Amino acid sequence: MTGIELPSVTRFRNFLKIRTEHPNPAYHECAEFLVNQAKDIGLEYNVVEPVKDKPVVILKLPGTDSSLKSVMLSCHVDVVPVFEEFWTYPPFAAERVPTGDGDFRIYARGAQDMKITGSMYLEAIRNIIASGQKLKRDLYCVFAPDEEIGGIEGVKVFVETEEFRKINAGFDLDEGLLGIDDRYVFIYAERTTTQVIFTAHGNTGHGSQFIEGTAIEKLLPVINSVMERREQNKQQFMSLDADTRLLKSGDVTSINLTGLSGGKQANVVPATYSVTFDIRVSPSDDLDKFKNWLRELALTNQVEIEFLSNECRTITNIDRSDKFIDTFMNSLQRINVNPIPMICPGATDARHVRTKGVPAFGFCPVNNHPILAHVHDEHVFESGYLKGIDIYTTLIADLANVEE
Ligand SMILES: CSCC[C@H](NC=O)C(=O)O
Ligand SMILES: [Zn+2]
Ligand SMILES: [Zn+2]
Repeated sequence: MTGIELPSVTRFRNFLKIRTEHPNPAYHECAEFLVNQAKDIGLEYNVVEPVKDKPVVILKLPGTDSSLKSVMLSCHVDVVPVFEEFWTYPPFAAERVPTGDGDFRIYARGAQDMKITGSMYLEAIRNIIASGQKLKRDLYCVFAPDEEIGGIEGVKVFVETEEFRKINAGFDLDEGLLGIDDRYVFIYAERTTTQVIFTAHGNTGHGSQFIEGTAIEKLLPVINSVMERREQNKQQFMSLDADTRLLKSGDVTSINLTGLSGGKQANVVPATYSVTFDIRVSPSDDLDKFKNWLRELALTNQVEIEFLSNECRTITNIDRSDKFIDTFMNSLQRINVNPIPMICPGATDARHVRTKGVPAFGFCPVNNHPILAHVHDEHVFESGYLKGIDIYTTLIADLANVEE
């Protein structure tokens, strides 16, 4: 690797410089950037807004037989906010910093999650076009907003549109986790996000008195029960051997207390108090049973319960009788990439696509890398990005050439 910056790296860095962090992501600027990429590469493009000011950018490389189901490559363009004071390099400058051994680190919010993946798709498509090969199936890249806040006004509504239906996707690739050692992983399912708020009402009064039947008194047994359950799940998690803990983290349900609110003044007993939990129910637990346990807990303790969303469970079966899945495995195996199946600990847009019956895998062809999504100093190694482009070049061409 030389110090001279490759155009593919410059384009990646330009994508990273667009400030698509919540709560005010620059979606229109980002859409313009992507449309310009499409023009430069020679792709068809269409920008749709299922929700106003939340553009979904659809890029298309037509195949030789558009009657066949297409291959869809998905990327969310939004990124999570930063705590800039904790960053060594400015989070939206996309600085390219030498490692000292010929490689570079590229620092930016979104470097891993997930602008690297969107950039690798586009660079792989450039390679495919440059090689002169014609793909059989239509190939689409879908750049979507709002994944980091649940995709409600992003992919969740997009999959209900005519534009999505017209894509006629047979297989979807979306974000995956980087490999922390020399292995790679792919995601075929996710834990179900089950965020819940318990709210209690009770007697109020002067903070100097022994007030009975307070909101907090009602809430405490609920908190204790949920935290006890958390402890059990944590034990289950810690009993996994260290080597596979990350790979298996989606197999265990996680619970975190993420909010406590109520109270107006220190000497007034609050009349209302609430607690929020972020719970991710593993496919290895019974989702309905788990939710009923939470409801029961609320009922017993006379507190209100509200689920912040009603997410279902979506799984893509790793079934080699599906031609795309078989090709995914074979294509990667041919280039000595043998990703390990994994349940994603968090939620991705792939879950919305799966609800439409489209098989979806999450895959990021970068390994030997610490996972830095949502953390300070998020970065990627340039060498990893370049190698990932090569892997995608093979994989995407093979997927789009899957025989009928
Ligand atoms: C639950 S909707 C938000 C989706 C988010 N995805 C990535 O971090 C997550 O928290 O998993
Ligand atoms: Zn992401
Ligand atoms: Zn994220």
